[in-house]
Amino acid sequence: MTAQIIDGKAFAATIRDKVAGHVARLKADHDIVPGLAVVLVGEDPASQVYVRSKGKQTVEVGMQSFEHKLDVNTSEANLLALVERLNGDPAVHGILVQLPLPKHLDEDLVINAIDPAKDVDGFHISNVGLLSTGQKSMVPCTPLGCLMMLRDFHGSLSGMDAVVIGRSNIVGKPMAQLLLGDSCTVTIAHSRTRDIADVVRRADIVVAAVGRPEMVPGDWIKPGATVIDVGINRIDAPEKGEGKTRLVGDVDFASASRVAGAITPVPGGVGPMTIACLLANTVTACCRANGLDEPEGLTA
Ligand SMILES: Nc1nc2c(c(=O)[nH]1)N[C@@H](CN(C=O)c1ccc(C(=O)N[C@@H](CCC(=O)O)C(=O)O)cc1)CN2
Repeated sequence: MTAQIIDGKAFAATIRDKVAGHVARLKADHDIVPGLAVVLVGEDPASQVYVRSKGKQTVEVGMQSFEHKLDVNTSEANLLALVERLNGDPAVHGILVQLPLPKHLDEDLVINAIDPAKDVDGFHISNVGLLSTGQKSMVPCTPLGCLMMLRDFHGSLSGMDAVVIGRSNIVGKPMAQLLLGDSCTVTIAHSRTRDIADVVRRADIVVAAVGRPEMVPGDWIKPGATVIDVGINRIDAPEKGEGKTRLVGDVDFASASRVAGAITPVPGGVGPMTIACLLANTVTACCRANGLDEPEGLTA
């Protein structure tokens, strides 16, 4: 069997088109322009790329982008003061603090200082609680993107066996909540899970989010299963030349794609959906803030 490739890059483009349509209607009907503020502390090269891409895509769909770049040594008080200012700014409907933060800053403290209604990352403890109790919340972008791809591919997910590999707060746990919300039978596997290969082999849906390059081999995958690979790992690629690198996922794509029914590639799978869902969350936050109907198909 050769798996069907789920093209996240193409799907993300359709999400951005929908977002752009909603943004245009908000402007035409209500004279409202959604605004997204992105805060970057320090100069981590990958974070700089992601933040630049977020700003560019925000403007491309017609929204306002506010970029705040702080020195790597910025104090917690300084960062919290900025968040407070953005909380009170009516032009800002979404706030995102790019992670990871430098070690001297307390990520939980900073995230929980964001107004939950503007928390377009869905990381604030209030949104975590709302999601886990099945209430309306802001939903973390990467798991939301995975859910959208799964719904698009399968239609209903009801009754399917899903295994999420990884228990992080930003992907594994919210992913499990979303799959549960769509009536999957959900298992979270992690580094201490016994007989993990057998656990994964039971799954109709596998979401791999561990951050370990090519950890999941094809013989862990049930024939015909759908595999969503969240991992983005840069590894050495001597075959491309001295000092060269390449991106791989948490799944061994070559062997898994011979067994799975469908699989997301890395790059070009989940990654592009993360930023598309950030734009979708910003429109959602803007509509909620203004008491307007939420865009359909852009939320969980
Ligand atoms: N506050 C947040 N911080 C971080 C998040 C997040 O959702 N909120 N997620 C990641 C980084 N991230 C967005 O911020 C992100 C990662 C990857 C991609 C992406 O499109 N990847 C491409 C490959 C890019 C490359 O060549 O390096 C792909 O997979 O095709 C987008 C966004 C951590 N921090």
